[in-house]
Amino acid sequence: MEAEKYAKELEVAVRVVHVACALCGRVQERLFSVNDDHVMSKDDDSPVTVADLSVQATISWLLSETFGSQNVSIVAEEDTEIISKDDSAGLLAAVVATVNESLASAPKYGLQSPETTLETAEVLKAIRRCSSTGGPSGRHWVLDPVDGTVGFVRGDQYAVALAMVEDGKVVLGVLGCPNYPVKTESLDYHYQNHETKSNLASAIPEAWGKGCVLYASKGSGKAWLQPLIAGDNILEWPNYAQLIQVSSIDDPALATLCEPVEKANSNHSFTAGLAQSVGLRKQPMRVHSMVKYAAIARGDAEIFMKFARSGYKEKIWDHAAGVVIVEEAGGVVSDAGGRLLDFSKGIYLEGLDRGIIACSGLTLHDKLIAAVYASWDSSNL
Ligand SMILES: Nc1ncnc2c1ncn2[C@@H]1O[C@H](COP(=O)(O)OS(=O)(=O)O)[C@@H](OP(=O)(O)O)[C@H]1O
Ligand SMILES: [Mg+2]
Repeated sequence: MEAEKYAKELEVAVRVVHVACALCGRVQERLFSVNDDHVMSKDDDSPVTVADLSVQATISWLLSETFGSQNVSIVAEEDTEIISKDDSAGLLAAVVATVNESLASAPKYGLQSPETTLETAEVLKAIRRCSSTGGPSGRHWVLDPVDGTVGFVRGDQYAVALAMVEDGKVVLGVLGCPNYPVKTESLDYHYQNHETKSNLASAIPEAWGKGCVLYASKGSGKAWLQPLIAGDNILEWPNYAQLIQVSSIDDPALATLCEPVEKANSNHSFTAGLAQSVGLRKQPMRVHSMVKYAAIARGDAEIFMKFARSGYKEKIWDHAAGVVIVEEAGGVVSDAGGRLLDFSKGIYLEGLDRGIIACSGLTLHDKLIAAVYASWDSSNL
């Protein structure tokens, strides 16, 4: 079976995403832990840069070590430009330290650590190795080390997204969501009571962290959720994995729309118009990052829409992992013309028709696609 063909790759991908989530959690904690008032300014992008580059280096090193660097092609968001400048020695040192700290913890997640700490040159090499541009043939890992950078610096939702594309099709996807609680009731609590979210910890069993990892293999018809592990716990496969499914709600009046937080990333008034025309009644849930795909896959929302300004080209790493997880959990994802997203054309989702619509089922999806056709000409997108 197709899904079993990738069992080893999927398990390794899930384990490396756990390592990456722990890394991001540590960096984010440092950002928010100093005397409660944030010593680092939220406009200072260095913590997110450290997390981004360190995750990319760590995942690149672990995948290459496990599968052999000659077999590993990685398409990822970051390059080394920002740490190659004369004044960025401090940033580079922080990345090297963070990568070594994370790789030292790899055995806890069932992965190999390096025999000796990595030198700066090896860390840079691991980051630069991720410069593949994908394409229609061969096997390519697709990585967004920190998706939802705005959410990350706000101490809010962000994701680590890793997928594998083979011959232009996404064959597996893993989404690490470090701030997305395992329990749905906790999620509601989280969204409604932002400032008190630290109380969440008490609601979750001790062995479980406050976040989760979702994953799926194409064609398996199954999508899974594991809790992040906390403290000194060790990741023992399958680590409490539970099956997840999309919501069964198909009545627009009961459905929840999930969309980007930032107006700059998606046209909120256009999606509000679509929502109204199909009969949605609830307030949209605005969430940073691919956690939106996770929310659909887990059944916490029924619809995800993103309509970027015209001229913006969506990147494959912002969608690959989320799409396969939603599809295997029972959902539907397409562009606004109803066509499947094309991951075979390099780093962009070439040919994407206007926007992205992901739904828990066909009933809602068909209604939204029809609504796009009905309202597009009068929109000014
Ligand atoms: N102008 C514009 N239009 C549309 N999309 C853009 C745009 N600029 C960036 N991006 C990409 O959107 C990713 C963040 O999307 P989100 O849905 O997480 O946005 S939001 O923070 O909730 O508003 C974001 O991913 P990250 O860079 O990983 O955060 C970008 O890849
Ligand atoms: Mg992204």
